[in-house]
Order: sequence, then C-alpha cells, then structure tokens
Amino acid sequence: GEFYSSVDRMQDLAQVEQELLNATRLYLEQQQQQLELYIRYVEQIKEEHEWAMEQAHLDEYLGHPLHAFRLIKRLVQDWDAVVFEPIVANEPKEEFRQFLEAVTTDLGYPNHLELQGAVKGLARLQNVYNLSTSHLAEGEIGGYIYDSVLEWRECYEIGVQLFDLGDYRRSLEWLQEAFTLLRRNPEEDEEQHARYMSDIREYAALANFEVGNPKKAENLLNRILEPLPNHTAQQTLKYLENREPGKNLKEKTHSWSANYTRLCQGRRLSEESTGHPLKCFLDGKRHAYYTLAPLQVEPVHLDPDINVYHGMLNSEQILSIFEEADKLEMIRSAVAGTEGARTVKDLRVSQQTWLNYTSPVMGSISRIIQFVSGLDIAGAEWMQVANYGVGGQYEPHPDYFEVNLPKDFLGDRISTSMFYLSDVEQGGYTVFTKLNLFLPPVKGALVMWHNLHRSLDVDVRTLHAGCPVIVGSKRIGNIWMHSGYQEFRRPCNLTSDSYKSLAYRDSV
Ligand SMILES: O=C(O)CCC(=O)C(=O)O
Ligand SMILES: [Fe+2]
Repeated sequence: GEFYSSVDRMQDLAQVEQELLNATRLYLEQQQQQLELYIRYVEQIKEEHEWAMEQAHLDEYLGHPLHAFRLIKRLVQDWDAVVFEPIVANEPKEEFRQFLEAVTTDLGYPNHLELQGAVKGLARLQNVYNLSTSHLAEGEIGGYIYDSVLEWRECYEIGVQLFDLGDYRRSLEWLQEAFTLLRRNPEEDEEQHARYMSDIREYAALANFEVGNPKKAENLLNRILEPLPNHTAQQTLKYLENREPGKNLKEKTHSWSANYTRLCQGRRLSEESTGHPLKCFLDGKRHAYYTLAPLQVEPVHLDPDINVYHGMLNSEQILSIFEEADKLEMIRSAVAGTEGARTVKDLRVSQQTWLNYTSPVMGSISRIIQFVSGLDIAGAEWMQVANYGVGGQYEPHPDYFEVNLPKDFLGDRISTSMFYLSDVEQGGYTVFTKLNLFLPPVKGALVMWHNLHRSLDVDVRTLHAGCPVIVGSKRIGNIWMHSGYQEFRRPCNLTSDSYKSLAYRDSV
C-alpha cells in the first residue's frame, strides 16, 4: 500500500525505520566481531609464513617433512576453513539480506513515487496557504515554529523532485534555498563544497531555463565552467542551445482555485451577510432521543441548509471506530472517473475504508444519523472512514453523482453526514466554494446537508472540498443517504426548487 496519502499509514514507516536501525546495528556488530576473528587468524598464519620465509634456504626449510606438511595443511585446511569459507558464506550478511526482504514485504517500503507524493504535498501546502519556501525550510508554518528544519541536501532534493514534476517555479525556489543554506554552512572539504555548489547551480540553470530565463541559465552554467571546464555543464549548455525556454511552463488553475485557496486560509470571500442571523441553539424536539440531551445545533448556512451538530461522538466511540477500521485495510481513496471507473488522482490524497452498521458503535451512529436527518438508513452507504496524509486534500467536488450512478444505488446521494473524528492542528477545513463558507474540523461534531433539491435535482451550490492538512492527522467518517429509500420520510412538498441552483451552475 501507499504511505504518504495517510498519516496513519506513515506510522508503519516509522516502525520500518526502527527495525532497520536495530537490525543494521546488530549486523554491523556481528560483522565487526567476524572481522576481528579473521584478522587474528590471518595474523597467526602470517607469523608462520614469515618465519618460514626468513629461513636462509627456503628449499632446505621445505625439505623438512614437518615444514612441508604444515604449509600444505595451512593451505588446504586453515585458509579454507578459517578464511575462505566464512568470508564467502558470510552468515550475518545472508541473515541481514533475509531480514531486509522480510521487513519490506511485511510492512512495505516506500519507493520514489512516495517521495514524489510527499514533495507534491509540500508544494500544495505552499500554494494553498502561501507558505514561503524559506519559512518552511526553517520549520516555520503558519506563524508557528516547529523544531524541524531542513538541510541544504533536503531542499536540493525537493527542488530536483519538483523539477521532475514540472513545477519549475517552486523547484527554483527550493534550489535557491539549498544554495543559500550550503553557502551559509560550507562543507569542510573545499573541493566537495565546490562540487555541491555546481550540482545546485546546474539544476538551477535548468529550472531558470524552464521558467523562461535563459540568460540566467547560461550565466549559472558558465559560472560552473570557469573553474571546471570539463564539467557536465558543458553538455547542458549545448543541450539548451536547441531548446525553447519557458515552453514547458504550464500553470494549472481551476475556476474554483481562488475561492478554494481563500476559504482554506479561513478568509471569507466577502462580508456580505446572508440576511439570516445564524445562531447556535439547542434542539430537544427533533426526536425523543434528544429530549434529555438536546442537539447542539450550529446552523452555518441557510438555503441550502448546512448544520453542524456538536458533541455527537465522544472519544471512546471514536476510538472504537478506529479499532474497527484498523482491522480492515485502508486503501488510497479514488474518485469517480469517466464511466464510473475509479481513479486515483492528486485531487484526493487520503486513504479510506468502509464500515457497516453491525457493531455497537456503528449502531449508535446509524441511530444518530436517522434521528438527526429524519431519513432512513436503509438507503445509506456504509460509513466511509478516511485519513488524510501529508498535505492531504480533497479538491472541490459535489457528493452527488448526477450521471453514471453506480448500479447498486437506488437514487442519488440525497444527504451527506460527515463526522469529524479528529481535531486538526493546522489546516484541513471543509469549505464550500460557492457559499463563502469554511468549517474548521471539530472532533466529535457532525456536519449535515442535502445534496439534492426537494425535486431531487442536484443542488450545485453544495460544491465543497477538504483543504490540505498542514499539521496533524485529519480523520472523517462520511455517510451518504440515497434518495431512493425515503418515500416515507419526506412528507414535505416536492415542488421543484431547483431553480435556485441555476445561477450557480457556471459560477466558481
Ligand atoms: O475532508 C473534508 O472536509 C471533506 C471530505 C469530503 O467532502 C468527502 O469525503 O466527500
Ligand atoms: Fe464530499
């Protein structure tokens, strides 16, 4: 499975590293003992050998039958048993090799795609939250200082990865950061230092070329060639001669990008009032279940109605949910692609699993959902439990299908009920890009809204997103009810109010 797309899965990697540390230490100690043993034996043989060589006449010496015997014995037996065999067999090495194989098949091991995923996550955080490269490298995120700083090599690696990903502007920033850090903290070996500086300059030249700055690229390469005329910068210079600068630069922006970014940062799009005073209230009447402990309702939007219900799950219940989810395999979240095919894309970076309603805690959840929504759980999918990873997000999307409804669905997703199963230290808001609304996750709270109009036409105003997680582990539980099972639960009139969506169809 994949690691970077879920903070929970990343814990396995910490375990992998712990085991690697233990096993490698042990291996090196065993090897060291083994080496010392070889050295002792070889010293002994050497002594004998040298003594023989010191004799005036070697042929006379070897003419002695005991001497001859001992030389032959040393070669036939001692060298073989004491030196050749253990060196060739090298048991600790074989053991170590087997351990590596076991640990990587057991727990899995990240590959270059994982590194790429983690780097993409960092760049995404920078884009959405306007994080400067130097602040991030210094461990400062959103005004908070964390005790984690990056070294020049790490910044260089991020720069190289971003270059390969075609994000040339960001790549350049990271390469510049690497350059600054290396210059501030030079390597002791001067030659080595110069080599590293050249490595950074060469990549920076390529990145400059790609952002449309060929003069700068040329200067950087010439700068390398001054002291080192044979450096590969020579070939790079030639390679760039026949290419067009800046032609691979592609800016990916969506119609919703500006709203998404702004709301994720916790900034409203405008201070325009909705005309409704939105005040929290207690509701003990919705269902007898809530007579003694009324629902704590926070209406966050009217028309479409979006409500947050606080304190719906306590920590023990949330723990039981995780215990249940832990027994199942988390998989990388897919999105509905064309023809309903599931595809994995950067627009959704999380892992998920599905829980049915048979366990005690899931039984409570199904009651909560029915009592609060007034809808029938018979038309619900299992609860989807998701955990986001490094810079994990879910770009703006509606929860309804509208077209390509899965075959086993009876009706579209009439409502979304989303439980926040964790607090998030920084980032990870849920935002509605057409509604000027952002919601910071609050552990134990439930957000609920309808995705369809009364007429069951889709309500395009419900476009929403999960913003990238900056710091922390975001967990949510989603339950989608289907419209097909609600004949007895929707007594209100079915006159179409879908005209309300018209103005929003093409808006951002
Ligand atoms: O993570 C969030 O806040 C939103 C998640 C979501 O919209 C979904 O899973 O459909
Ligand atoms: Fe959603």
